[in-house]
Amino acid sequence: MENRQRLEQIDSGTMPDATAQQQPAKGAPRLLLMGQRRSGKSSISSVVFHKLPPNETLFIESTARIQKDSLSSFMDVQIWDFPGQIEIFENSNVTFDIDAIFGEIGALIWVIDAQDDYTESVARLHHTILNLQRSYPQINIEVFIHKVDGLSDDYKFDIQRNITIQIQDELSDQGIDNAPVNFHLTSIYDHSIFEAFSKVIQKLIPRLGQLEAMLTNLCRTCRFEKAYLFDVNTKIYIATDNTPEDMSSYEICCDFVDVIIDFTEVYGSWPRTQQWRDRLEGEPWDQPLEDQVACDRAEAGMILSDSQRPIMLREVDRFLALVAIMKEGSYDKMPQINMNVDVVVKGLEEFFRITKQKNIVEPTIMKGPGRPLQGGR
Ligand SMILES: Nc1nc2c(ncn2[C@@H]2O[C@H](COP(=O)(O)OP(=O)(O)OP(=O)(O)O)[C@@H](O)[C@H]2O)c(=O)[nH]1
Repeated sequence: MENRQRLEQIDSGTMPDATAQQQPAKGAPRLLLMGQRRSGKSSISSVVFHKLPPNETLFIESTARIQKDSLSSFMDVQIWDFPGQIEIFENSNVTFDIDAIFGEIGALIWVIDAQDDYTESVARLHHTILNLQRSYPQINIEVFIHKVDGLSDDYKFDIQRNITIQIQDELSDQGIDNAPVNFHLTSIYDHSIFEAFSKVIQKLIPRLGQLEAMLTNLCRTCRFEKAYLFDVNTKIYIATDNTPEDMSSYEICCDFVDVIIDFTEVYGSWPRTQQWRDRLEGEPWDQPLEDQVACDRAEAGMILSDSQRPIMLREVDRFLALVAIMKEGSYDKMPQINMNVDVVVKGLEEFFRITKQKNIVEPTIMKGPGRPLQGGR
C-alpha cells in the first residue's frame, strides 16, 4: 500500500490536452510505454493519441514522472508513459509496487531507438522480460524498433533480425522459449506507428475473430478489396478482413478518415432549411429525403483516381467507422452494397453493445496478474 502511494506521488503528471483531464478508467487495460531516454515514448503517445504533428515532437521535454493518460473510445485504455531513466525492477532508491504497475496490464510496449546504439536497451528489455516471466508470464511484450524512418529496408530488417535473435537466444539460455514477445518496425513519420498500435490494441478486443469474420463476409458479398473498422480518433484499425495485410490500403483509408474528420471539424453539421429540403424533394426526384439517402448515419464516398476504385466510409457509432476500398466498377452495385453494409453496421453495433455489457458483468476478464484478455488473438 505504501508503495502504491509512493508510486502515485511519483506519477502525478498528465498530458497537455482535454483527454488528460479524465481519471484513468478503473479496470481498463493498461498499455505501458517503456524504454531508454529519448527513444520516442512520449512522441508515440502524443502522435497516436493526441494528434500531435510528428515535427512538433522535437520540442517535447524529457519525461520526469510517469505520465498517465486514458483513452475513452470504443473501449477504455490507459496509457502509462515511463521516464527512460526509471528502473522498475532494480531500483535502490524506490521500491515499486510491481502488482500496481503490471496487474490489469494489456501490454508492455518497449521502445528501442533504431538510430542509436541499442545494446543497453536490449539488455534492459531482456532483464525486464526475465523479471516479468516469474510472476506475469502471459503479459504481451511488444517491442517497437522505433525511428526507422530514413533507414534503408535492408538495414531495418537487419536490425530487427539482430534484436530478435539476441532476445530469443538470451531467453532460451534461461530456459524460456515461448515468451509472448512481438517485434514491430515503427516511425511517427509514417503510418507504421498506427499499424503497430492497431496490432497491440487488437489483442485486447474480446472475440476479435467474430469481427474479422463479419468483415471478411462483407468483402466477399460486396466484392470489396479490403475493409477496416477504424477508431476514428486515433486511426487505429481494430479489425480487418482476412485478406493479406496491405499497408498501402491502410494508408489510403487512414488518409480518407483524416480528410473526413478535418472536413467535419471545419464545416461541422447543420440542419437543412425547409426551402432546401423542398428543393431536394421536388422535381426530378419527387421523393421524401429519407427515401433518397442510403442510410441515416454519416457516410462518405470518393473515387481513387489511380485505378477508379471507389472508397467508402460509414459511421458505426461515435467512435467507430467502417472504411472499405471497393473493386473497380462497383458503383453499379451501390444499392446492393448499401444494403449489405447496413446489415453489417447494425451487427457491429450489436457486437459492441454486447461485449461492453459482458465486460461490465464479468470484470475479472481484465484482471489478474498477466491474465490474457478473453478471446485475444
Ligand atoms: N526520426 C525520428 N525521431 C523521432 C521519432 N519518434 C520520436 N522522435 C524524436 O525523438 C526525440 C525524443 O523523443 P521523446 O518522445 O521525448 O522520447 P522519450 O522516450 O519520451 O524520452 P524520455 O522522456 O526522456 O524518456 C524527439 O526529438 C522526437 O522528435 C521517430 O519515429 N523518428
